[in-house]
Amino acid sequence: MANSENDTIAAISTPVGEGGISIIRISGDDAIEVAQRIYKGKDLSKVASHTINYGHVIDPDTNQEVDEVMVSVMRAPRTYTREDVIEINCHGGLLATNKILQLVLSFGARMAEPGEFTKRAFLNGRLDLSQSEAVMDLIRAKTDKSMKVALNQLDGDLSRLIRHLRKDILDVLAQVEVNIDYPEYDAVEEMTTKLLKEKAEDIQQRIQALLNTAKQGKVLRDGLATAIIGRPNVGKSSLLNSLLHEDKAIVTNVAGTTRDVIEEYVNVNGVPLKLIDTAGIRDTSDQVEKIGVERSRKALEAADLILLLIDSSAALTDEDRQLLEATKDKQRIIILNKTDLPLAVDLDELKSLAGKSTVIETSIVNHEGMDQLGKQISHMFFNEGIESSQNNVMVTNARHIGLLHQANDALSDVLKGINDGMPVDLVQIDMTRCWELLGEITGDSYQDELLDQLFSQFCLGK
Ligand SMILES: Nc1nc2c(c(=O)[nH]1)N(C=O)[C@@H](CNc1ccc(C(=O)N[C@@H](CCC(=O)O)C(=O)O)cc1)CN2
Ligand SMILES: Nc1nc2c(ncn2[C@@H]2O[C@H](COP(=O)(O)OP(=O)(O)OP(=O)(O)O)[C@@H](O)[C@H]2O)c(=O)[nH]1
Ligand SMILES: [Mg+2]
Repeated sequence: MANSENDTIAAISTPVGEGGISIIRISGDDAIEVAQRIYKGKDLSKVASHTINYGHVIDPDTNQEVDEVMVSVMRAPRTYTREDVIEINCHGGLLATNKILQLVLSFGARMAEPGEFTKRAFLNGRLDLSQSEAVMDLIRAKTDKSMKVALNQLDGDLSRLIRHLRKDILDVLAQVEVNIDYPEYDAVEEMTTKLLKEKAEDIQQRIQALLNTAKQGKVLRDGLATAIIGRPNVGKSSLLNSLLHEDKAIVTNVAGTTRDVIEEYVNVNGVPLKLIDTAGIRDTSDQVEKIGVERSRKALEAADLILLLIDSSAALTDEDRQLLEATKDKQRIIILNKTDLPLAVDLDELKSLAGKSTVIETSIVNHEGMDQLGKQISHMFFNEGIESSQNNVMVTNARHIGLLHQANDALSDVLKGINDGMPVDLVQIDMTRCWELLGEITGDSYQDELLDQLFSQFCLGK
């Protein structure tokens, strides 16, 4: 039988593995009854809502104790799903957790699909679609900032903004409707067009402001793709480790140590970086190293920011010169490393090849110059890069960005229609389309396939 939205569902909501406590979550009309059948303790159907209750899970078939537990009872509608919710907190071993889930499933619940608890929160009207998407963003957040953005979205900040836009569109459509229906005044056609034009421009501006946050939002979500490059042995992996404050990459004095691309997330002075340590770039005949070097070139091309290392204790080589040339049009910081050693590099040549790029001197082994590097990164990001956003609302989700672009296009069509002197009722169609597209962000209108696709990307038990 196909899964139904009325089934009582269950899943393990904590990560699979050994832990202090695991939670088995149950939601639906039969949640309390199902729990009661495998539970010895107070009568769960009689305890007050939003209480946690001590007892034991027993296997009714054998009457054997399975685990000592705490059971939360939360009655609809003030729950995560707006349905009755039970949470069994058991000892966090794999065996007990799975055994309890099996019992729950054999006594009337079915296994939840990924994201199905949150899907119900959406279908039952507790969250809108962009808030539901924020739940998963929150779980996947890799930096403090992206977490804050997701939390704001979960609190409904983006939804409010979108709803505001939609209300304004509806108001203008209503106004236009009235004007069309009661063309008592001569100037009504002209007035209507003027009103439409003003409003369309205003709304388009607000949508574009939102779209402007998307770029920064993407960085906050995915981290600024930052490639650490330089010829072999300049200290790339040492820099990665130093920024991470841990020894992640292998560092040796053998040139060609790093063979593949290593990716790590780190927050440097408030800027979330996706650091990419690469194999030192040089012409090589070693097959394995060759593949690594090829990947490094790709990482270089895709990077938002380049940290280019130069060895201050050696003369510039042709490889250095090539890398300086290859990155000259990119956002980059040149790091002159190994300043603890006697200087051998020609500073004048380096300066001329560096052009406008900032050169920072470091001795990574002695932790010197790292503060300056951090400051330069945040300066480039916050002051030179991307403007900060309004209202703490930031669009980070590809689906939302796509819809905003389409809404923006619809408004361009409105404005073009007005300029071309099209009849008002045709212009209205584009305005209505804009309203509908915005509604897809909050899920005021949606198709079932979209829901399936969105929620299937969620964790099990969420
Ligand atoms: N044990 C446990 N911890 C958890 C969750 C959970 O479901 N269970 N959460 C789940 O992801 C998160 C918390 N989020 C939640 C959001 C809303 C409601 C909820 O019951 N909302 C009701 C009542 C609010 C109220 O009492 O004021 C509502 O909005 O109607 C519960 C948890 C994180 N921690
Ligand atoms: N004296 C000195 N040595 C350094 C400094 N930074 C790194 N090194 C040393 O340089 C050597 C190479 O460092 P790595 O970090 O492995 O260099 P890499 O660029 O990742 O090298 P490949 O992966 O081979 O391309 C190691 O012996 C480091 O300890 C520095 O500031 N001063
Ligand atoms: Mg290395």
